[in-house]
Amino acid sequence: MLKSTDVLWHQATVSRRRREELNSHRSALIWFTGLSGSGKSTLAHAVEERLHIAARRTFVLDGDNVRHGLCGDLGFSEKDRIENIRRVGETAKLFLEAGVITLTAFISPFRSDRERVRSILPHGDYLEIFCNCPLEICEKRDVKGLYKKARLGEIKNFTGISSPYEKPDAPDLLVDTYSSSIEECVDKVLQLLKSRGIVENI
Ligand SMILES: Nc1ncnc2c1ncn2[C@@H]1O[C@H](COP(=O)(O)OS(=O)(=O)O)[C@@H](OP(=O)(O)O)[C@H]1O
Ligand SMILES: Nc1ncnc2c1ncn2[C@@H]1O[C@H](COP(=O)(O)OP(=O)(O)O)[C@@H](O)[C@H]1O
Repeated sequence: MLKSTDVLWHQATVSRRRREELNSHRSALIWFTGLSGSGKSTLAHAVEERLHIAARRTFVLDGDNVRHGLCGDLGFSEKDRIENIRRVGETAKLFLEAGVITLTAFISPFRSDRERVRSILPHGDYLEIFCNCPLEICEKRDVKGLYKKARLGEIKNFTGISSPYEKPDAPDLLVDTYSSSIEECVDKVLQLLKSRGIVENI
């Protein structure tokens, strides 16, 4: 096996700072977390839409999609979820180096994994959005019919039912996706991005 001491970092001459200058905005990671059906994908893509039409460089990393490729070898055991979030965090870090405002939509049920992602990025680059929605409502929505299968025991380790979800203690933003409209939640996220100096005039 290759020892990490055998691998040396190659410093890019086109730095993150230069890419951000070219884009006329800084990059950041907008990390949506919450139960299945809580609205992570809906909000990540709706926020991206607003940023894109305002000429910001963006990309959404979505659990459903990433699990088809990069993390296609992983399941839903605790060990696999930890590895899933580790890979996504490292991928998001590369996107930030590329100058992109990156939005992620992963259940990311474990606090320690989310904190690890925060810790590998420069201070202030990780913004955690908690999609707060009671299990009963997520289950009623059952967007993909997975809750029904989980209740029937056809899916093991299902978050909220047979696998834990640790709520964020101090998210950068909490959106009540069960009582607020999608538009209201999007506006709150954009407000946060403005207040943190990530975007202006939007
Ligand atoms: N056992 C189990 N538990 C939870 N979710 C399950 C499971 N099996 C499949 N799915 C589908 O996979 C999506 C969650 O993948 P994530 O990569 O976001 O999960 S995690 O962050 O690693 O916990 C999740 O997508 P979302 O509904 O968008 O959250 C589900 O569609
Ligand atoms: N305020 C809201 N924010 C996000 N989604 C909402 C909201 N209100 C209702 N919804 C609905 O809830 C569902 C959320 O599904 P989805 O975005 O796939 O969740 P997740 O990615 O967390 O699994 C969608 O059908 C969406 O239209």
